[in-house]
Amino acid sequence: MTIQRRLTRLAISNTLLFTIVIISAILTGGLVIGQAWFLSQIISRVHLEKADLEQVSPLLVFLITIVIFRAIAVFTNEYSASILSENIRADIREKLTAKVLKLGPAFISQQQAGSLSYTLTGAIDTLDAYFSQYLPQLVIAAVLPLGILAVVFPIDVLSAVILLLTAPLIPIFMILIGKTTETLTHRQYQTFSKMSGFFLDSIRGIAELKKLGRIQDHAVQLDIVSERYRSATMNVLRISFLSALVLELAATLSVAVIAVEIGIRLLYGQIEFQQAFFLLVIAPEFYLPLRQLGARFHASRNGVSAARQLFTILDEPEPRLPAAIRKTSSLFTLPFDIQFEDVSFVYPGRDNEAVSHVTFSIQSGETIALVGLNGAGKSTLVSLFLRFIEPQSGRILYNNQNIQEFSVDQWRTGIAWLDQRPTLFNASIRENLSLVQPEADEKELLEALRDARLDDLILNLPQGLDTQVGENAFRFSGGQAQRLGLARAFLKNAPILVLDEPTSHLDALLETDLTQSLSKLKHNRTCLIIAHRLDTVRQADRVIMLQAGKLVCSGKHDDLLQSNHQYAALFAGESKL
Ligand SMILES: Nc1ncnc2c1ncn2[C@@H]1O[C@H](COP(=O)(O)OP(=O)(O)OP(=O)(O)O)[C@@H](O)[C@H]1O
Repeated sequence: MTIQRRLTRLAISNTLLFTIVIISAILTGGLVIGQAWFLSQIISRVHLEKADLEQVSPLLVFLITIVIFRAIAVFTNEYSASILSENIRADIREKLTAKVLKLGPAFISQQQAGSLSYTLTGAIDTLDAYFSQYLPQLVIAAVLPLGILAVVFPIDVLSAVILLLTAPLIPIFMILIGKTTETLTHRQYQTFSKMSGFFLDSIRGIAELKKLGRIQDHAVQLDIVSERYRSATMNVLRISFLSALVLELAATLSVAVIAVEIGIRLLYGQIEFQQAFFLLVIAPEFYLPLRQLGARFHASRNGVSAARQLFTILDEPEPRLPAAIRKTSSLFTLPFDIQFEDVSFVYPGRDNEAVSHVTFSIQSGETIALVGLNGAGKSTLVSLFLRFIEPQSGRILYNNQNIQEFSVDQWRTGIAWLDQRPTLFNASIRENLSLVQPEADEKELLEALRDARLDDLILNLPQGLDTQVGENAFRFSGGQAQRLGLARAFLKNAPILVLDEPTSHLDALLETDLTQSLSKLKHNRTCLIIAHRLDTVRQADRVIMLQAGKLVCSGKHDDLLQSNHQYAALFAGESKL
């Protein structure tokens, strides 16, 4: 289905509003004809029959009534179209957000952050011109000229034939120019989207760029990206002005042909004055909706380009849902055992398996350390465990039951996940903590902060737990943010801990501090850790080494050092992985 058809279907699904838009558009058209008719009647009476005000006053009343009704119809049309547009955009925004949340981190990590955030916010608003301007105008352009033709034919066949022959000129030019517009606006949309991404990356990486002394080079890059967008916009504007000129010219010439034809016939007495006047008034009204359609067509193209991107996300296949969801409240009762059985996963668009035929087990209470070089597949394995993605082959079993038989939410309630750099939202510390345990009371929050060794810092802040974290946690150092993540994990108090060990942000003192908190968190829990520190690997009950997605070896660190040369090579001279 074409994008336009999908957009139109969205409009039609708002049946009531769409019907009001159409009816008010048709009414506007009908009233335009009536207005021209009464106007020509009045002028003709006054001009030819020398009628006075009293004689034409009934006609004047009709004319004024029509003008008032026309204003009401135009207002209703525009107002209902803008509500229609608002409803559709809100609906798309809701669906899109739900979809992105369903697709999860695996999908988001493949997208450029700035571009995705523009798609979810600004891009949706560019659809406004399509729904509130172009679509209603399309209805008017389809209805009004036909209505005028139907009225003009019985009055004057020659003028009707000229209208009929010249009318297609405008849509033909529109289609010809429209094809180029489509490509250009899509290019403009893409450059804008890339520019948004580039700007977001630049703002995020500004400290890094300064440290590396690359600000100047980056500023040049910014110039290039902005220039590309400027040039793409100029191309769109050029074609849009050219189109306006051509359509205006076609309409003006067509009206001129009718005016000359009518003028000559009036001169030779072949047509009545009132008819001639009516035709002269109605002719520009015949072309006006088509001309306006051309202008609104250009205004709507950005939205159509955005829609292409929006529909691509909405059509993205969702992670496979379990066939049957078994409701078990007793998930993760001790002891349990989790098995990865020949699990493989390939990211969309990739040839190589990120995780390839991996088999291993986790017993409750065990600490497993995952090790391997960059790109070995550690994070993918963790994503599979957390069910951000589902295996394309193989199974993950919990006490011999495929975990797909449990709902994702049910599965995750038993797992606390601690990322390298926990995401903190632009809200208060209390709200950031309560995310994992909404019903937690003040005492539990403070206890979690104490376990994460953050209580001193936070309780000394003037607003305590109600202190705002700030956008992107800018008010917190990397280490503090990690400890807030830890506090969340303590608060969740889940039997399984999945941890991507921090590799940065830490000075020696903080590292010791954090390690102590982490040890407390790991105590009595089943842990799956992407390990970056030798101590963690040494202390783990079992180490699993991955290489190019495959499990190379598993066992105790000291044994593997002796028995596996790939493992020994990974650790040769390393204190951090
Ligand atoms: N979202 C993604 N889309 C496409 N390919 C991906 C994605 N995430 C990871 N990959 C690829 O999958 C493979 C495994 O990556 P993964 O991130 O699991 O490795 P890793 O061992 O965690 O690496 P690191 O230590 O650098 O975090 C790599 O080849 C990587 O390029």
